[in-house]
Amino acid sequence: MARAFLFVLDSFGIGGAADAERFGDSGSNTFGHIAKTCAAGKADRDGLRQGPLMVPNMLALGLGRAGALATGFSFGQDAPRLMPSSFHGAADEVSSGKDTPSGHWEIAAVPAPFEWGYFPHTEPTFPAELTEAIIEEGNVPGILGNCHASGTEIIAKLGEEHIRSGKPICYTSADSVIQIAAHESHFGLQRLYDLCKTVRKLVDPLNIGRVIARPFIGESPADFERTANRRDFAVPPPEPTLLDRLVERGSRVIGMGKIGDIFAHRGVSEVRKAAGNMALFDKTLVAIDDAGDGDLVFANFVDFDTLYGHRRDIAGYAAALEEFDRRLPEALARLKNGDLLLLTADHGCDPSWRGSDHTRERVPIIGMIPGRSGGSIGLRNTFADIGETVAEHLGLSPGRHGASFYKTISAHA
Ligand SMILES: O=P(O)(O)O[C@H]1O[C@H](CO)[C@@H](O)[C@H]1O
Ligand SMILES: [Mn+2]
Ligand SMILES: [Mn+2]
Repeated sequence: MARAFLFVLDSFGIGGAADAERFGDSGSNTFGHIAKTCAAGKADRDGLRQGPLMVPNMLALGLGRAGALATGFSFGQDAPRLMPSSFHGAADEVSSGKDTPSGHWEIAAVPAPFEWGYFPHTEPTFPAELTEAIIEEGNVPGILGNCHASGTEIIAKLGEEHIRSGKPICYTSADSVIQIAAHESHFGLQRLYDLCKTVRKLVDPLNIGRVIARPFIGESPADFERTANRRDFAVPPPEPTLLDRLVERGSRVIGMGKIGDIFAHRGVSEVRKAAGNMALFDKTLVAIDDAGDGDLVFANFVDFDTLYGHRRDIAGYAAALEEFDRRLPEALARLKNGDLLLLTADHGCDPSWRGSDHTRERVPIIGMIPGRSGGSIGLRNTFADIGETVAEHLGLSPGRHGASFYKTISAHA
């Protein structure tokens, strides 16, 4: 038995989902479109980044080949040689939604095939009874928003009115979600969390996946800023996940960033958070050193999605990938022989796409087990194969969903 490290680059899809058409996302490709835009010199930003996408370490783990498997896309630069022991492939999602909990639960070997509740593209979007209940049980003078929106845009538009009136800003997206934005000091952070807990109960019967607290600071649209105190109130996964199975047998699961929230704190022994991808990377390195035999460190790097994917910021997304890639050798250097490191994503969020929602895409599966054979794992038809592979690696018996590719990549080199 060794240790496992699972890194989710939130929203880093690689296109090609077999069912993308059902979501209106046919042709979306987060990795492919960022790489193409960079190669064309159209993702240059002074002081941030220039030129072709530079992600040599992920390419050496097989990211380019994963992209080719998913869509036939060719990265178009001289790919560095694959690292010994590296493995690569891509996976389709079987869960019905293209949201964060569905993606992560499926990665943890529990797909969510059922239909979530969604709010309609009407204004108001929330049913009148729900709005009335939020006002009454949440003890607020009314709500603002009540529509589909981008979180940063709606705060710019309604933030001042929110401060004046004390009415929280409630909005939704293509995800099964109700988000509540409120000012950290004028409204109060704890009061926002309490309101979200109340709303969590109110939307349970509507089968809504998450209620998300979106605190912000600042006094005017020019300086409103969302803080790292975001909190997700998710419903628990429908079956025991890989995380539950590990904790049950006595292993430790260290959840980095949003992982605890995404699993409704089930199967997570310890939560470690930080503001920003790089600060989280620092803490993830410490967690790698802390992990013992049979333990899992599960990290979610959310900035790709929140700061760049939803904001449709191609240069920003590219710079975030480059910054992440530069740190990757630090994680690789901490692996002991026989440890498993795997990088993947939970859905796409193509920054070149219309709107501001996620995109249905295949996800990359790249990584390494030092000292073992590695190789191609091909195209998998569910993210659950990832969870089952980690399960086999950590000595658990097979679960109900997905198939392990552990034997393919773990022959002694
Ligand atoms: O526009 P913001 O508030 O970032 O919202 C995004 O974040 C939510 C949760 O990931 C998604 O539902 C998406 O709409
Ligand atoms: Mn996500
Ligand atoms: Mn998102």
